[in-house]
Amino acid sequence: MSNELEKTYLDFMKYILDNGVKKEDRTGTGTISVFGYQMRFDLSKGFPLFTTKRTSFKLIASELLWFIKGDTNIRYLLQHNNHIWDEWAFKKWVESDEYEGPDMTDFGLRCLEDEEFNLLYKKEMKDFCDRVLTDDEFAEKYGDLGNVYGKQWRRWTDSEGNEIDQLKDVIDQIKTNPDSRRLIVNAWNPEDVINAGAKGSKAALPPCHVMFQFYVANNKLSCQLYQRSGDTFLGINYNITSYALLLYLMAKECNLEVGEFVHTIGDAHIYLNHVEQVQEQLSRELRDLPTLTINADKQSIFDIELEDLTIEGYNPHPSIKAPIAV
Ligand SMILES: Nc1nc(=O)c2c([nH]1)NC[C@@H]1CN(c3ccc(C(=O)N[C@@H](CCC(=O)O)C(=O)O)cc3)CN21
Ligand SMILES: O=c1ccn([C@H]2C[C@H](O)[C@@H](COP(=O)(O)O)O2)c(=O)[nH]1
Repeated sequence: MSNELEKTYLDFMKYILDNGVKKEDRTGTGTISVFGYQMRFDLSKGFPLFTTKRTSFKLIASELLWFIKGDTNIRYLLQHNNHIWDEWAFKKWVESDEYEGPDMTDFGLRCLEDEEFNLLYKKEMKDFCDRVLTDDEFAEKYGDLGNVYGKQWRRWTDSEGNEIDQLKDVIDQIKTNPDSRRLIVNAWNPEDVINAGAKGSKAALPPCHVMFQFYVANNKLSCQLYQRSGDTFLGINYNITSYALLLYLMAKECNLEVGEFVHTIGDAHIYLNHVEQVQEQLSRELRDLPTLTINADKQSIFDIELEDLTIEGYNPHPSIKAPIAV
């Protein structure tokens, strides 16, 4: 079996290395970047959990189920041993008036440059995660990332204070009005993204996967995502697997076959401290993609748990470590 889907992603990384411009960014890391790129993944050709570096399906699946539940508190992720959102909750904690520990200003960059600080940071972070897991009041205040994906997908608040369940509404529309050209879920709420990430803001980070649209033809369900900003080495591979999983779950719920995932990206970048890792990944040979099985007894996307998802035949190259830009 060929692995065209992963080749599409590797070609994209190579394209950025060959054509990107050097560009500064909010995190102070520096990037090589291109603007506007589109990839198409025909999901009938396999499930895109990539093989040129080991990637944890459990991390991706638990994050997606967290969005689908409408949850915005990292406690659920921590309960599933998922630490990919820790830094953004931790930031809110160490910048708060209640925090009295060592100064954690710019922890993301400092822990890369200063080993002593890194040890201090790791300890503070571990204490933080333990507290989110065990202390309800603390978790409610500091484990919550605010109005991020889960909120906007399931509980968007309108101008009169009513909640809109965009995900449920789009499912109803796909089932009853599949030719609609309005099958959209929008995570970009201008009111919430103003100042996002700053002290007292309504969201820890403005959404990167901003809006997605479904399309039904020939009994197949397709999905296109507009992603405004993409961390090519650490983020975009997760995003591809995550939206492919979403599409599988949506198709099952709506009794349709899976079609294409179309991924459109605005600022697509490789962080300067990921370049060597990207080159290493590009030098590796593609292997066959694994298969995804969903518990046949569960029809509704809202009933799916991690245990209902099985990946088989995943035989990747080893993982490649890289620092996350905060
Ligand atoms: N700079 C940046 N890139 C991102 O991709 C990103 C953000 N920030 N902020 C919000 C979320 C969090 N995401 C993340 C965060 C961490 C990893 C990461 O470090 N992945 C490692 C393994 C992590 C582990 O095993 O715990 C990897 O090798 O894939 C990936 C995506 C995606 N998003
Ligand atoms: O799902 C995600 C979430 C985040 N990212 C990346 C894209 C950027 O590198 C950062 C966000 O920084 P901004 O300055 O807000 O663009 O996170 C991703 O690739 N995928």
